[in-house]
Amino acid sequence: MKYLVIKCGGSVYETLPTSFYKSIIQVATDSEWTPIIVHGGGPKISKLCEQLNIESTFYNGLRVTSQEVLEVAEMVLNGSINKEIVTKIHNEGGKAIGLSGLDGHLLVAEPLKGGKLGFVGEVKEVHASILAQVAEQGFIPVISPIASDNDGQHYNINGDMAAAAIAGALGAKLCFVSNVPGIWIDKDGERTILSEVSDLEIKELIKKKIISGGMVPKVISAIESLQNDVKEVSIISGHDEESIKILTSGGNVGTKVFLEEGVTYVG
Ligand SMILES: Nc1ncnc2c1ncn2[C@@H]1O[C@H](COP(=O)(O)OP(=O)(O)O)[C@@H](O)[C@H]1O
Ligand SMILES: CC(=O)N[C@@H](CCC(=O)OP(=O)(O)O)C(=O)O
Repeated sequence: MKYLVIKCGGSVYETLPTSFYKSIIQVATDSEWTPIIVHGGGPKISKLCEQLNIESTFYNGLRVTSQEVLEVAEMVLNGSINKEIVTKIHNEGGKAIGLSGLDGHLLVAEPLKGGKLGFVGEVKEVHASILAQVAEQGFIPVISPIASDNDGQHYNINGDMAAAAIAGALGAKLCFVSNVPGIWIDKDGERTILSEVSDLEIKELIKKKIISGGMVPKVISAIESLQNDVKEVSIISGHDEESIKILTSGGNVGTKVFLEEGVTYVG
C-alpha cells in the first residue's frame, strides 16, 4: 500500500475548508493512496491552560509539559480535536476512526532525549499494522499525538514528530498542512515561499532565526523522516484546495524538503 501521512496543524484544522476533507476522502476511495491523518492542537491546548490558570511555555517549539499540562493536552487532543476531525470527515461522507497513540499501543514513547521538558516524549516504536488494518476496513485513521511508554506513563508528543515517526514506519509520503503555504524567507525585502529546501539550508535558516517557533519541529521532523524511509516531505497550506490531489498525483506544492546527497544532518 502507498501511504500518505497528512499532519494537520493545530494552527489550521479549525479553518480547513470542507473541500480539504473531501479531497482526503477522494484520495482514500479513488486513488492508490491510503491517507492517514495525524493532528496537532497547540493553540487550543494553550487556550485551555490559560482558562485553567496553568502555566504553559515553549522551548524550541515544544511545550514544556508538567503533569497538569499533560492532562490538558490529553483532554484537548484525545477528547476534543480528534473527535472533531472524525466528525468532519463523516459530515463529508467519509469513514474515519480516531485513535490516540495510546490505543492498541500504536505509539510507544520514551522521554525526549536530553530534554528538561517534563512529560514530553518522542516515538520509539510504531505498531503500524494497526493502521494498515483500520485502513483495509475502509476507514481513514485519525491520530492524536499522545503516547505511553512500556510502564504506562503518558507523554505529550509534538504532532510533527508523531507524524514523521508514523510516516517513517510506513515508508510513506508525508505532508505538513499548516497555516502558511510553506517555508518563507525574506528576499529583496519581500517574503518569498521556497519551493524546495535542503537539510543544510534548513540548518542555516534555523541558525539565523528565519525559521523559528512551531516551524522548527516541523523541519527537524522532516529531515529525520527523510533519513528514515520517508519518500517525500512537503509543507503545504491547508487552504489550497488542490494541494492534496497535486501531491498524490506526483506534483509539487508548498515547500519540498530534501537531503543534500552524501550529507548527514547532525541536529
Ligand atoms: N521561515 C518560516 N516560514 C514559515 N513559517 C514560519 C517560519 N518561521 C516560523 N514560522 C511560523 O511557524 C508557524 C507554523 O508552525 P505552527 O504554528 O506550529 O503550526 P501548526 O500548528 O500548523 O503545526 C507559522 O504560522 C509561522 O508563524
Ligand atoms: C510536545 C508538544 O509540543 N506537543 C504539542 C502537541 C500538539 C501539537 O503538536 O500541535 P500543533 O500541530 O499545533 O503544533 C503541544 O503540546 O502543543
